[in-house]
Amino acid sequence: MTNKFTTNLFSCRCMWVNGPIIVGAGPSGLATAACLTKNGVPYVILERSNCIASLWQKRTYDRLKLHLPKQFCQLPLLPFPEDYPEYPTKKQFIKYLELYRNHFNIEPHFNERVLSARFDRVSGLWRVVTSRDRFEEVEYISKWLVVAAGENAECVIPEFDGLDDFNGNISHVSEYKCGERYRGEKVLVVGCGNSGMEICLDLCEYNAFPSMVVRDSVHILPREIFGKSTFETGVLLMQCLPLWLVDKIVLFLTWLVLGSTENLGLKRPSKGPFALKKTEGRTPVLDIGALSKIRSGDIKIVPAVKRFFKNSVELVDGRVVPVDSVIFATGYRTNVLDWLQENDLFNNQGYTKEIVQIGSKGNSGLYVVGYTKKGLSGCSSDAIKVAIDISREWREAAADASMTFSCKRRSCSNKYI
Ligand SMILES: Cc1cc2nc3c(=O)[nH]c(=O)nc-3n(C[C@H](O)[C@H](O)[C@H](O)COP(=O)(O)OP(=O)(O)OC[C@H]3O[C@@H](n4cnc5c(N)ncnc54)[C@H](O)[C@@H]3O)c2cc1C
Ligand SMILES: NC(=O)C1=CN([C@@H]2O[C@H](COP(=O)(O)OP(=O)(O)OC[C@H]3O[C@@H](n4cnc5c(N)ncnc54)[C@H](OP(=O)(O)O)[C@@H]3O)[C@@H](O)[C@H]2O)C=CC1
Ligand SMILES: O=C(O)C(=O)Cc1c[nH]c2ccccc12
Repeated sequence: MTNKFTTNLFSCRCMWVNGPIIVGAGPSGLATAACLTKNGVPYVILERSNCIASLWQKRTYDRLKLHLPKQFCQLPLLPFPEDYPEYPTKKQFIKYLELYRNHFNIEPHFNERVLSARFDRVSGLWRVVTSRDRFEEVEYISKWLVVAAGENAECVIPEFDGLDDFNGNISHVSEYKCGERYRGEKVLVVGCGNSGMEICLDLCEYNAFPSMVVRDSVHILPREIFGKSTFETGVLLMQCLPLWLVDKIVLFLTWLVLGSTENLGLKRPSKGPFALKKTEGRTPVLDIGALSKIRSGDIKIVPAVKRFFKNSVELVDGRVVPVDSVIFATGYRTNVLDWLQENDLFNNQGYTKEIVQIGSKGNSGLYVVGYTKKGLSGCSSDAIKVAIDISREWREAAADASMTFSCKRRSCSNKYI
């Protein structure tokens, strides 16, 4: 898909890309590539891993399923296969992404981690440096840069007093596959988002003893209310009602289905679940069984951690509880601020300034896809908009270039006639 020339200058290879450079071959990068292909625009995708959708293939647990109905998770231009269930498994989702990649003939440059990207004002071009297979540096040059490296690019493990002295196993949830190795262990799971909740449930199924840290508050909703997806119900209500009312209705329906959860140590935030998602990007937990294990006492809820000891942890309520292993389900962060120099799109946490913004177009041909905290549907809608905009600019640039070329030829021939 590339129109490129490769030179060997000062041992750094340099490549001109006749179209945008896309960073990341996850759902956002793949969707952008597909939409560009539909418009006849070439591109290069740079991916640090050796496969597409590395988050899904390498950094998620075995039992994971999409937690929104499939129509909210498919990428543009190619729907899920018809026989897929309402909530595809991780395996099915990955298979779909492979189909998608083959269908649109997407060939990412694997094992190329972007180290830096800077806009060169003199030439008006983006200069993107990667390390290829960790040995060789390559510089890509283009008029357009699409950042699609993901909101979940790096794991977050907060600092805690005494953690270095803790003798048991410490890991991040992105390394968790299943509870087999934790059989019979007392496991402290720090964090109560969708990941923390679901691995606690998994740990119970492997006869481990999980305690989950809820440091503040959490919205837990049933995945479905009376047979209909809670997310879908919220989205439908939002089309005709204000957000605060949607939240009230969803919380009332949740109470009918789940009953009160406050008495279990799961205090609800003062903002409603959809308002919180919209304003702060915090995703409510969609329950698929952890709540009943919390009720039965198989999953214990504990307050924030004060400090770790060799084989135990002290909680803020003063209790010291024995712990064999700790799993941090404390979320992820973007990595754009580590490599993207000078930009007017990301704030200092690495998110776009307005998280409601879709298909953000910055200055200097800079675009971002998948940073609006709207899950896969956000990735798709961003990709469509970004591809339309780039395609228009690319055609204009192509027309300019052919004009310049024909003018030069004319002036040339004038000279020699
Ligand atoms: C466990 C889990 C479950 C989820 N489930 C759902 C769900 O059911 N529904 C939903 O809507 N959303 C879900 N999400 C949200 C998730 O963000 C999206 O599913 C989706 O993966 C986002 O796609 P992306 O392409 O933007 O980012 P990613 O999938 O993270 O892809 C980004 C790619 O960029 C690459 N990359 C990063 N940095 C660099 C670099 N410097 N150089 C080169 N390449 C780089 C990464 O290796 C990666 O392959 C889930 C997230 C997690 C963590
Ligand atoms: N398809 C599916 O079923 C799944 C989807 N996902 C999605 O993946 C994304 C990431 O989810 P997840 O991995 O759960 O991460 P989240 O960022 O959603 O949750 C992180 C959790 O860690 C807590 N936390 C952070 N720092 C600390 C600390 N110092 N002490 C105690 N607790 C702390 C947070 O608490 P606080 O809220 O107080 O900050 C929060 O409960 C989300 O968008 C989620 O919806 C994840 C798993 C499954
Ligand atoms: O799972 C994610 O990361 C999502 O962002 C999906 C999502 C977007 N909006 C929501 C509102 C309620 C529950 C999940 C989501």
